[in-house]
Formats: sequence, C-alpha cells, structure tokens
Amino acid sequence: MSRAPEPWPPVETDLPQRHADAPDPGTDLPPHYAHCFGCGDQAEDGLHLRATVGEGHTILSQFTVTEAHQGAPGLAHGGLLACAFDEALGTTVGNLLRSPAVTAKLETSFLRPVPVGTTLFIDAHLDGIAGRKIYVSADGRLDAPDGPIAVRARALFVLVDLSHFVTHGRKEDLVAVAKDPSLLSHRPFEINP
Ligand SMILES: CCCCC/C=C\C/C=C\C/C=C\C/C=C\CCCC(=O)SCCNC(=O)CCNC(=O)[C@H](O)C(C)(C)COP(=O)(O)OP(=O)(O)OC[C@H]1O[C@@H](n2cnc3c(N)ncnc32)[C@H](O)[C@@H]1OP(=O)(O)O
Repeated sequence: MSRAPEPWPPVETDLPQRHADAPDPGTDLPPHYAHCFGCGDQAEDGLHLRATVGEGHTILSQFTVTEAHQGAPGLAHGGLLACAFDEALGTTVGNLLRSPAVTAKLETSFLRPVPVGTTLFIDAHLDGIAGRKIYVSADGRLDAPDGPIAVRARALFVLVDLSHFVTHGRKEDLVAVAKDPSLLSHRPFEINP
C-alpha cells in the first residue's frame, strides 16, 4: 500500500447544493438514533459524538476517547476511531443532503496515536456526488480545532431508499422505533411492522 495520495474524489463529481431543509450553520445536531453506537445518547459505551453544522459543505464533530475505547493501554483502538469517522462522515451526508445513505467504503489513515482523554475534533467535508455515489472526507485533530492531525478519512456513501432500512433492520428494533418515534431525530417513514 502506497502512502502517495490517490486522486480524490476518484471519479468526476458535481458539488451538490445543500438541501433546502439542511440545518443552518451553527446548528448543534441531535443524535440521529438514540441507540447509534456513534452518536446515541442511550448507547452506554458508545462514542457520544456531537456534531455542529459548519459553513458550506462541512460538519464539525467531536468526541472524547474514554477507557472503554482502548486498543493498547491508554490508547484509542484504531477501528473505533474509524467508527467515529464513519459517524462524522455519515452525519455530513445525511444532514447536508437530507437523503438516506449508507457507507460503502471507508478509508482511514492513522497519523498519530490518540490517547485516552483526548478530544478529537473532526472536520468533515462533502466533496462531490456522482449519481448515487457521495464522496466525503475528514481530518481529525487532537484536542483543538487547529490541533495536529491524528487521523484522516475518506469515504464513499451510496444513496439508498428508505426501504433499505425497513427490509434489512432487525424487526424488534423497528418495532421499538415505531412505538417510540422519538428514538429517531428524523421521522422519515411510518413503520408498521
Ligand atoms: C425526509 C428524509 C430524511 C432522510 C434522512 C435525513 C437525514 C438523516 C440525517 C442524519 C443521518 C445521520 C447520521 C448517519 C450517521 C452514521 C452513518 C453510519 C453509516 C453506516 O455505517 S451504514 C452501515 C454500513 N454499510 C452498509 O451496511 C452498506 C451495505 N452495503 C449495501 O447495502 C450495498 O452494497 C450498497 C447499498 C452500498 C450498494 O448496493 P446497491 O445494490 O444499492 O448498488 P450498487 O451495488 O449498484 O452500487 C451503487 C454504486 O456504488 C458503487 N459501489 C458500491 N459499493 C462500493 C464499494 N464498496 N466500493 C466502491 N464502489 C462501490 C457501485 O460500483 C455502483 O457504482 P456505479 O453506479 O458507478 O456502477
């Protein structure tokens, strides 16, 4: 694997308009799903990522690495950091385009260790769209919005119909959401399991 950066986005893309209903810059976003490992307030050992809409095509997220997130003693697990970027990038796609999408491919570069207690500041950017394919990337900085970059990520998300979630989601969780719609911050569909 080479360290030389490959072109990004890898195909010709357009820069999409922010959706007319996209939240305004400065808006603090609620968890999109209460049990989401990335952002949910009911996911006990989750990452509890918090995100704020930035200017243009950006969303700024942050999370603090806890003891529950270790890989080596006192250091964040790399796969868990990748999860944080998946969340930050997915939030960027979902909120700026207001369309359901899933991660198809996620690439992470780990540039510096991330100790327990660190707050990562993740600056995510919507880079382009080609049909159903959305390209996003992010830098994660240590302890300040202008701190040293510890992790970089880029990802392909693919736009899907809402039926993707109803078809593939576990029934008892869909039933729980139907009973308590407040578990989702957006209520895009009626679930009648
Ligand atoms: C009012 C409405 C409101 C809606 C919502 C609004 C707001 C939401 C707000 C906030 C949301 C907030 C937060 C979200 C936070 C976190 C997000 C976490 C996201 C995840 O954690 S999500 C779980 C992991 N994720 C999966 O569980 C996906 C499993 N997977 C599949 O479900 C299929 O695999 C799928 C659907 C990806 C594609 O399947 P498919 O059949 O639909 O389409 P197809 O295969 O044709 O791919 C189409 C084009 O993508 C290219 N392509 C596909 N995969 C590729 C790859 N890996 N590498 C390179 N290119 C790839 C193809 O090559 C083709 O390209 P081309 O068109 O050029 O040929």
